[in-house]
Amino acid sequence: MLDVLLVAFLIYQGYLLVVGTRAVNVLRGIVVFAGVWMMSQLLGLTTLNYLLGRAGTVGLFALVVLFQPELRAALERVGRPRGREGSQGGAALQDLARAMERLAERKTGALIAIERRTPLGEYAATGVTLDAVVSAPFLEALFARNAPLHDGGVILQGSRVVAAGCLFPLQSSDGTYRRYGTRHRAAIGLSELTDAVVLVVSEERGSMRIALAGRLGPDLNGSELREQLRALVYDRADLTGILPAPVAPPPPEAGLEVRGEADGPAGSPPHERGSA
Ligand SMILES: Nc1ncnc2c1ncn2[C@@H]1O[C@H](COP(=O)(O)OP(=O)(O)OP(=O)(O)O)[C@@H](O)[C@H]1O
Repeated sequence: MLDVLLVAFLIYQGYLLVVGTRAVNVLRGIVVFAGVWMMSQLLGLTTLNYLLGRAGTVGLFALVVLFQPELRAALERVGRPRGREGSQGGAALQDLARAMERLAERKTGALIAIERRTPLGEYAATGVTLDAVVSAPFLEALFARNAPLHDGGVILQGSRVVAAGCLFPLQSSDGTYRRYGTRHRAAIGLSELTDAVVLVVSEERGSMRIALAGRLGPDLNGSELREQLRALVYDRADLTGILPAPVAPPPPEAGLEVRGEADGPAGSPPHERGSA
């Protein structure tokens, strides 16, 4: 009984580690691969079985190399003391929300990604490495107009700012979010490829929004932002119930109309209208 319970617990913990990360797709691939391998064994397809067996052995090593950052982060998480993280995280949340509110009041654009399970090291490497405690004045200073690092995104790991001026992957222009500017598309793009919670302050509208799992949420006020941050980042809740489903892509003519209307001077970048 103890053996079965321990194995079930380990499998569940393993599932929690990978759910919402890019490893989930790889896991699905492995399940399909294992299924085909077992079928080939059952049906006596010896050559296919031999080839898949060999590929599986090599694949195991390839997986360790491919997911080295995720494995390291998972082991670090297992060994991290819990109580300290909780109290520091709460203070960081308050400072982060306060900074977002002030940036939104002043209509200063901002883009902040909060790391969850998927390591954001490869995106942090595109900017300037920092190691600073999250504080409202520091975040405001980072995004202040003319500040050296105001362009690009900031990355937070727990209660620390680890990089600024980072380049995030842009959401592919597949229609749904085509009418948004690049700051919002970078937020959606990063949240599509990782499980990060990405916060955006719009320079044009002074609005605060959260992007998660490839979806952009509605405008938030300060208390809504705090509530969602607490649930998503510190309680590690899943987002599905919080963000609305993406809106249907606007027809091409409407999209052009919206851009022309919203953008003011010709040639300026497209901006969003209303909420997703
Ligand atoms: N790939 C990217 N990664 C990180 N930051 C980016 C990226 N692309 C653009 N940005 C940031 O977004 C800024 C441009 O925002 P833009 O006006 O195009 O977007 P927007 O979504 O309309 O936002 P806003 O409502 O604030 O104007 C850039 O100056 C830069 O700081």
